[in-house]
Amino acid sequence: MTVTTGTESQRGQAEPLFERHFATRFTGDTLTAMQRQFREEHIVPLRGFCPPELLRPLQEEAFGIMDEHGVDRKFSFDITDGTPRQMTTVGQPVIKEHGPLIDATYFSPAVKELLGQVVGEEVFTCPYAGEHYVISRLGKNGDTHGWHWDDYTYGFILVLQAPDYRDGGFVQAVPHTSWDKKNPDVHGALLKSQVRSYAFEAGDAYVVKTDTTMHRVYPIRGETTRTIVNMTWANSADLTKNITHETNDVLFGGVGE
Ligand SMILES: O=C(O)CCC(=O)C(=O)O
Ligand SMILES: [Fe+2]
Repeated sequence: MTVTTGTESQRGQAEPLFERHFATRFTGDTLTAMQRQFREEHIVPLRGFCPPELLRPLQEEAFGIMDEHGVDRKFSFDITDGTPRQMTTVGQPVIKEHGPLIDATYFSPAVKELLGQVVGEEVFTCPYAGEHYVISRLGKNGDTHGWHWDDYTYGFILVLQAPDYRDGGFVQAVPHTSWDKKNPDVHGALLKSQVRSYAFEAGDAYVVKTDTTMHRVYPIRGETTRTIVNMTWANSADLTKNITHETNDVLFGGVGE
């Protein structure tokens, strides 16, 4: 099947493609193994997440938005113990306006169902719209999304472009660590727990328990580019908490003006 261009038809075509793809790819022993890995490591790759027919259209949409609207960022955040963020980003309001396929992915019942199965509890779209989805690109030598935690329980990251691991850009995660926003301790977390590394290809995704898993993207080197869409998911406990989102607001612009 080819995916025709045009906002509404693309949006409508995504859901049956997700349903059919997940029904063949993420069932039985594969799903059981993913559930076990998530329980043990608090992060799990969803290899080949993207239905093949949707990969190109999603890449074109995200790269187009990034080329037009991306903002270069370079910070080190005190709230995450001074770790570096050097990347180009696009926030939620721009994607809401220009990214129907990304929006359709976030609001897909099939994706919600799959994520709930993988993590073992129902997941909910984020109550704060600014964290529904953001696009990040590492495109310059040394670009990195340094060690941090996130505000809500789950992150779902769709990888649309990834370097060979030899050029960096792979993900590292340290489970069973916590973020004290008043006294963040990245080195303490590294000493306390175990770092695991995960390399991805375009079309893969991963789920990570972002509130208690410190994670980062290893710096890229040379001429290469890595582009992802990060989508935030809440669990039922998050919905009752008063969660703040300082780093999202600075890195991605929050919900805009
Ligand atoms: O780029 C990635 O794989 C992770 C992104 C991330 O951790 C974030 O945006 O909070
Ligand atoms: Fe994160």
